[in-house]
Amino acid sequence: MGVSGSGKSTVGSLAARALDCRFLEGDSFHDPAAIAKMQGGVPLSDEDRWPWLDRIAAAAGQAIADDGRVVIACSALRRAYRDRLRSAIPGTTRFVMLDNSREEILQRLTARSHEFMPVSLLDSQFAVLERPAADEPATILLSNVRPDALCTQILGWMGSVQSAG
Ligand SMILES: Nc1ncnc2c1ncn2[C@@H]1O[C@H](COP(=O)(O)OP(=O)(O)O)[C@@H](O)[C@H]1O
Ligand SMILES: O=C(O)[C@H](O)[C@@H](O)[C@H](O)[C@H](O)COP(=O)(O)O
Repeated sequence: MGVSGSGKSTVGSLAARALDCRFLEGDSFHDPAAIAKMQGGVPLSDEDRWPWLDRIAAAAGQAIADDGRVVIACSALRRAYRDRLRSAIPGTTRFVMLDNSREEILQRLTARSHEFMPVSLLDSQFAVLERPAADEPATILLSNVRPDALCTQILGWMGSVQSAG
């Protein structure tokens, strides 16, 4: 999870490969109206996001039924969105927030081309972002190191929380 450009797709796909499971790209679950809205420079509302989160959760449930686990890249900016995912996805859902400064992310987004997400929406993403609280099953990683190093940190964190029970 994290704002647009925080590295979710890059790091999530690496983690899925390392965990030998499917990777779900949250971007692929938006409906055409939501895509048009973002393309037009308008941030999504809660009402736009609930059905999107439900579609992601349904796909995750299917992947878990098939393979036992799944990695998802999803902005999941607000706690309510994460709670919705947790209640709809079977088993234990854990969140990794990729954190970085607005300046660094802006630089990365400016260098990246995206099918529908304009760089101009970055500030709205930071405005909505609620960092995971201490009572959420989550960790926050500073994404100022290479993607493979972040992947190693994620696997290490998952191993430590699993063995802690
Ligand atoms: N740890 C990293 N270090 C440097 N660049 C990164 C890192 N993670 C991602 N990037 C780059 O930043 C841009 C945004 O990453 P991306 O994975 O598309 O983010 P998101 O899926 O969160 O929108 C991409 O161009 C990607 O190559
Ligand atoms: O909740 C939202 O506002 C969107 O999901 C948004 O957060 C997401 O960032 C876009 O789909 C672009 O995708 P990237 O996050 O991969 O740039």
